[in-house]
Amino acid sequence: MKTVVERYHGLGNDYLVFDPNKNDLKLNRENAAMLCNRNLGLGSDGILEGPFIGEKHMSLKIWNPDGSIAEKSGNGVRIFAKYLKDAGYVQKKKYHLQTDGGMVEIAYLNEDGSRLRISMGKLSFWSDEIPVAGERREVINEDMVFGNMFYPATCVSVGNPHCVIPMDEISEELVRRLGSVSETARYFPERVNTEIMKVIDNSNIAIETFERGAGYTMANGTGACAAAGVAYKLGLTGNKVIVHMPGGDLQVEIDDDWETYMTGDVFYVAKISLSSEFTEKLRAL
Ligand SMILES: N[C@@H](CCC[C@H](N)C(=O)O)C(=O)O
Repeated sequence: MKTVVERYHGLGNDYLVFDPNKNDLKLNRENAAMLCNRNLGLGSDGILEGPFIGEKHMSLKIWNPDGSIAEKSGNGVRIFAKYLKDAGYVQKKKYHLQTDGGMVEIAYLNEDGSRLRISMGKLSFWSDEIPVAGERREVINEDMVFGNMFYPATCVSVGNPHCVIPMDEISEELVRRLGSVSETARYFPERVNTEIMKVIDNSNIAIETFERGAGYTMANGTGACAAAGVAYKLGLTGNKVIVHMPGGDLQVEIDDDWETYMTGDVFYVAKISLSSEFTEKLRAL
């Protein structure tokens, strides 16, 4: 059986959708990493595997390009919801989807499902929930050492772990340098996604992101929610912001219970049929 995947992106954060109901290949750490490899495979910021059909809800599994599993992805769930509509799995305009990092609620805002509002779940700043090493506390504005420099870090779980650092100026180069050290720093037993954040005004922030298991990406949905939550928690913005990223913008809103809503677009790129040679190579891993 040939393997077929579909490529989408959300603001330049690109994912392959691998539907286990249509493919007999079993994904594992090694073949997921090879599929995502930009030289040896198709290249991707991750794989969205699903839908797995449960009694009440459908679910998905999210693979990072290094072959690790991510609990949640903001661009990933928007893309996956567009796939579910494109492939005829859903007719409803609103429904819940299970991720390893908790339930999200999908709402399509247009006919073709390319603009979506997602209830991403509640943000948590508690160290044991993120996780961050040490005694139980909210990890707010702590001095953390990455390399040989101190940074004021606020950490938050959006279902997956984030470390957000406000800065006067941000750049791709800066986040690449910092993120490659912070990802595996001793504070973070499960590694971490890093966002450097510039506050523009009360309702606009900009971020650059270095993803756990993926490296530099053009946009990060959970990272946008994390940064918006941190900006609000620190009193730097209101509870509704536009998050500007190199790949485009997301609107993020946080309610009184820290429930977080993300609105943005996704784009369908291609249906790709893998050669039988490549499928066999993946099967052998
Ligand atoms: N691209 C993502 C985040 C994907 C998961 C992340 N790499 C992790 O390991 O937590 C997004 O849009 O949220």
